[in-house]
Amino acid sequence: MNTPRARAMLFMGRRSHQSHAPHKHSPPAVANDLVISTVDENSGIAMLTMNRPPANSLSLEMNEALCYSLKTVEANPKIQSVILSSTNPKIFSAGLDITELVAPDNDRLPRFWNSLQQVYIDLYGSRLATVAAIQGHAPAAGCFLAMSCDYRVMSEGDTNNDIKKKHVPTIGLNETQLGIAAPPWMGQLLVRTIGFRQAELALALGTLFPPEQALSIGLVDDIVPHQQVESGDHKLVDLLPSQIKDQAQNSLLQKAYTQAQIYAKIPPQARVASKMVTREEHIFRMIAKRDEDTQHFCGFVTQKAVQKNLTAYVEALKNKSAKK
Ligand SMILES: CC/C=C\C/C=C\C/C=C\CC/C=C/CC(=O)SCCNC(=O)CCNC(=O)[C@H](O)C(C)(C)COP(=O)(O)OP(=O)(O)OC[C@H]1O[C@@H](n2cnc3c(N)ncnc32)[C@H](O)[C@@H]1OP(=O)(O)O
Repeated sequence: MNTPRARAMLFMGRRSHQSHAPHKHSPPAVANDLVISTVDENSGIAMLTMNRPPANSLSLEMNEALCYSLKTVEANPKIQSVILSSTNPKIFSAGLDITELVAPDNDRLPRFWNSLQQVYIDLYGSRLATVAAIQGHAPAAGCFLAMSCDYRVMSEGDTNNDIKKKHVPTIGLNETQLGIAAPPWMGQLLVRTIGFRQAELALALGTLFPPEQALSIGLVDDIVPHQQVESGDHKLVDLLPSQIKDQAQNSLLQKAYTQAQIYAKIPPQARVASKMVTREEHIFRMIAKRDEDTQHFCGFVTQKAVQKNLTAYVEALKNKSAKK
């Protein structure tokens, strides 16, 4: 598996590990709704906007849509950078769709986990430069999506004095707070991003970091104030569908676009080769343990005690939402 050809295929955007392929070449039926794809060949920049209300949580279908959309953009040789964003101004992604984990279907559960593993392989190993524009909360697998990108820009949130308008997004791997543990490859991604000791603390405590703290530990690379700019000064704005055009005129997407431009100007062969240096070993280690990881996950999640915790957590989420 870890041959030069397999490595090249992985980073040239072709799947080198076919047995778990969650999708064929035809699009998943709802891919276009779940992930809105905008492509600007002139600048070499594309944007994938997650669009699964209410929280962009990752279901089997959402994972497949993400992989499909990324592969489709990757197949366009004129595109060098992609921005990953959300239609929801307050939530980047709420992580795994917890309803996939509660009282799960025996056939669907391993397929669901495989689809998440595939997101990791495709996104972390993408030939494209990937920039996460994190406008809202990014807990657990939402943080994982961001960490799989090359660069993370986060909005400071709306620090309005009016408590009703105030919104400060957070990011982190909070799994332990749900009574579950992040899988090893996801936990290792945190170690690789923020360093051993910070990750050890954050994983054990399930810490969710507000933007300034996330910046100070290196979980995000930049933070920007929550504000509208006069007008989007890039071509991508003109191409965006109406439901996300407004968002393109905020400072977060402007910053993400600028970073995507910087990446797009680096000679792609050199950029991709340098990405392989830091990422390929991690990806191949996960692929080698993929089946074991799936069995571990299914065994862990279906334990009685874990089911009890997850059921209580989903109830609490629904009650919180109902009280609003
Ligand atoms: C020894 C072990 C070794 C190895 C282990 C092997 C395997 C590991 C096993 C398991 C690993 C599993 C890995 C899990 C990673 C995950 O991603 S778990 C998911 C974690 N996500 C969360 O905890 C986030 C939960 N959501 C929130 O905290 C808030 O919703 C959020 C802060 C994101 C936004 O808050 P707010 O704006 O106030 O919105 P609401 O809370 O009102 O939510 C709006 C509606 O969205 C629904 N919703 C929210 N999150 C989820 C979700 N993750 N899944 C499904 N649905 C979600 C919420 O219910 C509301 O819906 P409603 O309005 O009621 O219809």
